[in-house]
Amino acid sequence: MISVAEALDRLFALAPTPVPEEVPLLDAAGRVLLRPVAARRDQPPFAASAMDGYALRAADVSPGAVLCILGESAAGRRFEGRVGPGEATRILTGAPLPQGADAVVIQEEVRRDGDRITISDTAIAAHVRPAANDFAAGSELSAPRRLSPADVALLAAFGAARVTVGRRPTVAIISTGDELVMPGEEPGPDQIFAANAFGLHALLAAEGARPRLLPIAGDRPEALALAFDLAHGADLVLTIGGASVGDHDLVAPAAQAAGARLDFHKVAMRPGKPLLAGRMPDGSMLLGLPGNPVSAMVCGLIFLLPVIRAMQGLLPGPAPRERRRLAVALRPGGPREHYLRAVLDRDGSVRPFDRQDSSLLSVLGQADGLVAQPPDALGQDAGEMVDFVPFRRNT
Ligand SMILES: Nc1nc2c(c(=O)[nH]1)N[C@H]1C(S)=C(S)[C@@H](COP(=O)(O)OP(=O)(O)OC[C@H]3O[C@@H](n4cnc5c(N)ncnc54)[C@H](O)[C@@H]3O)O[C@H]1N2
Ligand code: MOO
Repeated sequence: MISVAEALDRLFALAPTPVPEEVPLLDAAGRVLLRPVAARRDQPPFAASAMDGYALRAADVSPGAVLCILGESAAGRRFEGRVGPGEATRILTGAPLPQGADAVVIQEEVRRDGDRITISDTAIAAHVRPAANDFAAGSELSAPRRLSPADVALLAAFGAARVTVGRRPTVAIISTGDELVMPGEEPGPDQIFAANAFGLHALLAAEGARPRLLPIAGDRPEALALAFDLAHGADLVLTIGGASVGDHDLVAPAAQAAGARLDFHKVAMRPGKPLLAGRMPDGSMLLGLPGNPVSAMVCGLIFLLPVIRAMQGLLPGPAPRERRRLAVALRPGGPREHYLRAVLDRDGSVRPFDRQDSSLLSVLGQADGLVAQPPDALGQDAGEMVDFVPFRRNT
């Protein structure tokens, strides 16, 4: 069995390369910028006032000094003249500093009578933002990066109307198993609801992919063959269940019968051992997740999301980890890397749940993340450090 790290490397090798797509800036938030964008001009393009007040020469600012107002510099409409000794202009926030002026006194620090101002005892000459104070022409927003709202604001300030981002990968999700019905349908006595597809759909959508649920495939080769046909055209074909060694676990043989080349089957991890991956004959990637609900979601976090990020153009890398203190002792691990569902205590230490069965969605729902225990780990005492993979983290 291959390790988690090797499985991830193989998945990155299988993942289709990002496809560039140009989008209007309004559609860019949350997308992965593929090419750096450069600012078209300095910001601000001129020395600007940071306050409402009076533009003048700093040398003229002294208690009781009287200055003559020449006119007004407003944002978007500068004062065209020159400010000389003993002179000032009205100036508003964001307006260009007139020629000759090198400072601003805020209006609260002057007394105005007609076209004269008298400087107060406490006035300070300052409040000027130099040209290019924020960024200079040619400054770049680097790529690749997932664009935050702040990035979008910066790109707008650069003057970029359209940007090149990674296309959102399409994912066809196939749930397998005679026991499954969709939520909203009436289950038979031996049936359950197909929960995993919904959890994975949510994970995928939140990561920028475009997931689509295909009809549930029953445990018959023809049903899976039809599902693989329906998945045609997706960037990634994601199956759930049927990945293990049971008599009805048909995904690997059915995929091969459909022309897929399997790259690996089984990973030394718990939960998630039956994971399989390969390539479909149309070039799309195949990822087969185990059916146990927590196994499917853990594989979603540890494998699927890093792959989806790479498909959009982010640098390949594992799910981000933190080092955290254990709130309780941890038993020795087994030969497989173990991902234990855990909550964060108030003090930031992690507390794995007692119940770690991979069917327990109710436990997963309470968890803040996964303690990652390496293969053959020794037991650890409370207070010792462990790796922790947090949920709901923006990367
Ligand atoms: N003899 C062995 N048995 C099992 C092994 C093994 O190594 N030897 N591995 C176990 C492990 S680990 C896992 S994980 C499961 C996964 O097996 P499959 O991927 O074949 O999954 P299924 O058998 O189809 O289903 C397992 C379980 O999950 C439920 N399920 C399946 N799909 C969904 C869904 N979309 N939503 C909700 N629940 C789902 C299914 O009803 C089963 O209860 O195999 C172990 N067995
Ligand atoms: O690996 Mo299974 O995924 O332990 O439940």
